[in-house]
Amino acid sequence: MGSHETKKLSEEEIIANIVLFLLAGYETTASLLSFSAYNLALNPESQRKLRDELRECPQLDYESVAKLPFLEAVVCETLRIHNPVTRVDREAFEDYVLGDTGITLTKGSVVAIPVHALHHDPHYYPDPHRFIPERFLGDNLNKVKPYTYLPFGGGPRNCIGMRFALLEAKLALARVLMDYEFSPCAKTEVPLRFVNTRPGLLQAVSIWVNVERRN
Ligand code: HEM
Repeated sequence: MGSHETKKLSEEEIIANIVLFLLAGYETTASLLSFSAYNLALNPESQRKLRDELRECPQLDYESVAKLPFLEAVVCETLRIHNPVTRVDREAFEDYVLGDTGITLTKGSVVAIPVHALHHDPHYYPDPHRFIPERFLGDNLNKVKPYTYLPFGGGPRNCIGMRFALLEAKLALARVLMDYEFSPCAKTEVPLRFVNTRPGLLQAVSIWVNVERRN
């Protein structure tokens, strides 16, 4: 398309985008917040550390939440263990030879990238089922190998809402944690069970935690 040409979205495309924004934009962030509450309830030391960091912060707003390293680490580690989107797909537009592997992807073949499996591979993440936010703190960040951490996918078609989702989730979590404490209750499932009727999305059968107001 030349730089002066314009393309209008058809009504169908507009509706498709609205549906995508509601599904992709709402449910994924809601899952992230539920899984964060669950992980913090089961890991009181991380919850205490995070609350200490938040207390040091004079004001919780757009500028400041982006600069809190432990909040970032808690969100990243939640997105590693409980990544709301478990798999991303790509389709070959043309025949493509994969380096010197001898494998040719023929035009039209679909490649599924198993994000959840990568995030739980002990080779990349030792003790992969343990919630350890410190994996995403300071120098440890350099140990995260490119393309082994893909909660928002990768490349030019990665998640368009990533920055917004991270900001929204961090602000919500920070505000709630200042006034409330998460802890396990009798109904808290360890480990969680997941429904298998929604391929590509991680949905727990149920997430229960105790939420108590702090003085
Ligand atoms: C924690 C929250 C979120 C997670 C974990 C998430 C995850 C993802 C993933 C894994 C993809 C596929 C990327 C790929 O194939 O490489 C994606 C695509 C997309 N996401 Fe998100 N997302 C989140 C929030 C949002 C929000 C808030 C919006 C909109 C406001 C959004 C809109 C989209 C759209 C439109 C796409 C398709 C992009 C394209 O095909 O070019 N997402 N998301």
